[in-house]
Amino acid sequence: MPDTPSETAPVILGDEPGSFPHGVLADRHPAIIRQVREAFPYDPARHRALDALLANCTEGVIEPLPADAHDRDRWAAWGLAEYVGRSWFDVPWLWAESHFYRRLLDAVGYFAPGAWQGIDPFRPAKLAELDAPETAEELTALDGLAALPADEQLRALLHGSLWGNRADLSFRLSTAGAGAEGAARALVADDGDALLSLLPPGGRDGTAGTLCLVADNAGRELVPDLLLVSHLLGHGSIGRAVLHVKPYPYYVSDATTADVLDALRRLIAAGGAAREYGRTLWSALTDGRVTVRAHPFSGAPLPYADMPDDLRADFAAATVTVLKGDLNYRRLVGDRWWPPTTPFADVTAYFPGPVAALRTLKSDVITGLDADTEAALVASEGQRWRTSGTHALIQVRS
Ligand SMILES: O=P(O)(O)OC[C@H]1O[C@](O)(CO)[C@@H](O)[C@@H]1O
Repeated sequence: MPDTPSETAPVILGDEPGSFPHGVLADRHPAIIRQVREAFPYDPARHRALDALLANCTEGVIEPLPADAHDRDRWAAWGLAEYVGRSWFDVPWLWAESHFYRRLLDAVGYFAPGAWQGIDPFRPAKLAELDAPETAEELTALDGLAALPADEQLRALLHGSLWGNRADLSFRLSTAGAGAEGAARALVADDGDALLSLLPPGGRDGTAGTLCLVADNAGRELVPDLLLVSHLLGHGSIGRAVLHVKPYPYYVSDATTADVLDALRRLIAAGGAAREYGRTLWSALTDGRVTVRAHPFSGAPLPYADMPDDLRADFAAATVTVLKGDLNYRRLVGDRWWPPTTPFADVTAYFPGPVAALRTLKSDVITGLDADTEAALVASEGQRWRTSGTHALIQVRS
């Protein structure tokens, strides 16, 4: 990516005690291992593998993958050789986090042939979210939405999808009580109108285009994402949608194809308006207007600037690509210590087509703020606004 500002801002590492990234590696990853131990009655071999991972990721160094690992070549291409022998805290934080989930799935037998192959260690928590009373309330509220004009419905669904990003199960492991700060919620950047202008009812110039939605979390984030896609399809704002999900469980709650199906079933089971949204999606999946794609690069430890050509072509063909959530934002703009006023358009100039980010702020990375907004945030909260999950943004580069 020559001549872009990305080469000037330092990459975020997890090596500074007391910093947010350090806390994720030192505290959150052990907490995730504890959660996974309790998810299923794993046998002693799997518990021993989790013990080994815990020791390795907190005190050890990154190790090579076994010679017969199914994804050895892929991780080689993603830079493993460069990091082998180094502490998890001394390599790019994005890389270390992503690699942690790869090792965690290995420890519970997700990849190896056998009884535990393909069992998502995070599924119990994801299903509990779908079954939560809050989800039922949100789905019931859809019945009232139908009385509003279509543009107000759309705006409500857009904001539902945006704030649904707070429902991140890994985030909750270390921010108990953050809900009390709900009153402080605010958009630090709001290009919502620009985004909706790309998706007018009936399409642009009479042609309904394609939305690429790069999903983030399952459960209470994915449900509003699906509602948004269903609304846009139902009103002719888009003719097609491509839903990008993760090829395997990742970052605790990230959506996989199985999670899409669970969420869709939940919509249909809810009855009322939710069922109609669900049915619209079901038929669009059946006739090919909606496709689900689990590209290997969706689980890569790299920024989107390094995306492969086939994924680039997918995004290039879209009317707009909407990336959901904090992790996708980090990958979109690059996981770097940007000056917050760095223009979003500059750091996404490489992206092949119009692109939007819908994100609640849960890590230090930020771009595209105006100077007054940054100053006001710092004056009232220090730097906590970056990671607290109480602020959000909609940014667009068309
Ligand atoms: O679910 P989201 O919005 O992508 O957020 C996940 C975030 O949580 C973390 O795993 C830890 O904060 C971040 O690395 C990541 O950006």
